[in-house]
Amino acid sequence: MSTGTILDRICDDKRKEVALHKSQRPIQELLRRAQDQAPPRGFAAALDKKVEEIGIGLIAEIKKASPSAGLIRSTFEPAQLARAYARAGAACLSVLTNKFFQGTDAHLGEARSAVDLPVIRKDFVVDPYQIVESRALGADCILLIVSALTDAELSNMEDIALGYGMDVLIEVHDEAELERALKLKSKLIGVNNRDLKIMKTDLGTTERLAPLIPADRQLVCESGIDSPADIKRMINAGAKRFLIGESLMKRPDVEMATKILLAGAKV
Ligand SMILES: O=P(O)(O)OC[C@@H](O)[C@@H](O)c1c[nH]c2ccccc12
Repeated sequence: MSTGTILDRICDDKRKEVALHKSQRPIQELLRRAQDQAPPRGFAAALDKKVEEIGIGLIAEIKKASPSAGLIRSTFEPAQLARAYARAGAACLSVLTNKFFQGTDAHLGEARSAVDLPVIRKDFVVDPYQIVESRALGADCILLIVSALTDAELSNMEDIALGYGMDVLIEVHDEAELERALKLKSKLIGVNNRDLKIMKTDLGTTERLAPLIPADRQLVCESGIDSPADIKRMINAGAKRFLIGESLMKRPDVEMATKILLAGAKV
């Protein structure tokens, strides 16, 4: 299955990691831990609320590094960053737990317990085991990447997540993937402006796909938003919900950067 793209590499690595985790932490133990968690904080609901209040729902991402950018932030303290994002008016948090992004599972708990915002576990889900694992870590939402999964895998894993009361963000980056996403139940459709196969970013992706998303689904515009002008361009394309990481993480004062971006969106 490996055709050598970065996405393939990360997913292949993930399968090995999941096999290891399964041998170390049997599913029964994880199921118990997932059961012991407080119920999920409503992720989609928090986005809706901010859209109503300030016109824009921001999922602010906590990301130390990425395959495309390398090291983004050297001083990296998830709890502190979570508080900065919350003060600035983010609706939700996204926390990378993947090692290709220098993320760890611990980062999720550190960020989530510092604030009361809902948190999406940002990782590459290739096995239902990871859904239970995400809930056991406290995640309120998970990401399913359409290009990495079959239709059967998508709907099975979506069902498990919904069964836990979590929300699911379904990620697409072209028309064919969107068509597959619309066969699922989840309302949150993430349009990734970054093509994970070639790591190129193009805001034209959202402009192309936004008109194809039915009114009963919610578009989340993901990746490559660097300035208030970019946000305005995406608002003009119909976006109200955003997932933004790198451009906020690379600023020393994350709270200020987030406030500036959100204020710019209103003008
Ligand atoms: O840092 P950016 O360009 O603002 O992008 C954030 C987010 O969209 C990006 O991290 C992302 C979107 N989908 C993903 C899937 C896996 C890992 C990362 C991602």
